[in-house]
Amino acid sequence: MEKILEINQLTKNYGALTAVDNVSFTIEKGHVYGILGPNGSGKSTTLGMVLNVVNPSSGNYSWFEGTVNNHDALKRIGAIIERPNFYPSMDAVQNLKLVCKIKNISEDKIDEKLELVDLLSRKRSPFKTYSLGMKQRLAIASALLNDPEILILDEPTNGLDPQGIRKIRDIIQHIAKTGTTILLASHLLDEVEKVCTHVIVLRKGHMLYCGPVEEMNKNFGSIFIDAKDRTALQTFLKTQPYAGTTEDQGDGLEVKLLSDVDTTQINQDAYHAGIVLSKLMFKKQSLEDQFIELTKN
Ligand SMILES: Nc1ncnc2c1ncn2[C@@H]1O[C@H](COP(=O)(O)OP(=O)(O)OP(=O)(O)O)[C@@H](O)[C@H]1O
Repeated sequence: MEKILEINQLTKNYGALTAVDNVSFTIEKGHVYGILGPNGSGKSTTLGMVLNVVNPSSGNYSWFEGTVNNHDALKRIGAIIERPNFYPSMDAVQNLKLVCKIKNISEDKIDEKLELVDLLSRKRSPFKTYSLGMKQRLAIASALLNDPEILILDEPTNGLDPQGIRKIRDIIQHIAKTGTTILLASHLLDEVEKVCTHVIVLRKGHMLYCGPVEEMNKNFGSIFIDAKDRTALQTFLKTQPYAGTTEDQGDGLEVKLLSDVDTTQINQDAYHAGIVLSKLMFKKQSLEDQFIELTKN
């Protein structure tokens, strides 16, 4: 798999504070990566370092397998790490033409990118008349003008209402489908879970996890189970090798699983033990549960 970015033991100290501590990870082509962590965990600092706006204290990174220097690499990257900032009285097209001029790229893609972010019908409206969501979408269009190989976004849905969030999410997913690699920083678990294939979890500058979202915690999930005779069910569960801790939820028992299970088999085994189940449901652990478990220690 082609490597877009490789980070090795990257560290940033601000005086006595270590904002990013010995972080290493690799971004491979075609995936959507989320850097997930609470406020102040080092997400923006990490992005700042790889985008050449923050000097690392130690460690290094290389873009595109080291085939280009960091300066040339930036031409193949689209990044939005600040609040969208355009000329207020100029419209979308005028603003994007200016971006093309500054970046020395063709103006041919302006309409295509405005359509992608659903701003084509408002392309002649002055920037100052845009909602926050529209401003953010214009920033995405601007970052895509040179068809970058990777799009980097820092908290892309900050301050947006649910509809605005959904729209940005749909656009990110659409861009990812075209093969563009995406790296986004977010403190929103939900956002990362819905959009990203891979996650890098940071806390206080330390990397706690890096890998596919669904493998974040080697956890087998749980089952929600109930029977008319709950005492008999509890006795039965104690004999089952897959059953871990059991919690009474009032309307049933939540059983943490210690291995993969086949719910049909559980149903059959219970039946053979004389227990008729009234509820049986497999529950995958949410990213939030996994995140809390991971950051507990
Ligand atoms: N220029 C700076 N000078 C001093 N400390 C800084 C500077 N920039 C960031 N920090 C500190 O580094 C730590 C990491 O900040 P950073 O902005 O990277 O975190 P973050 O995860 O992006 O948080 P947020 O979601 O709030 O932006 C914080 O404690 C922050 O106060």
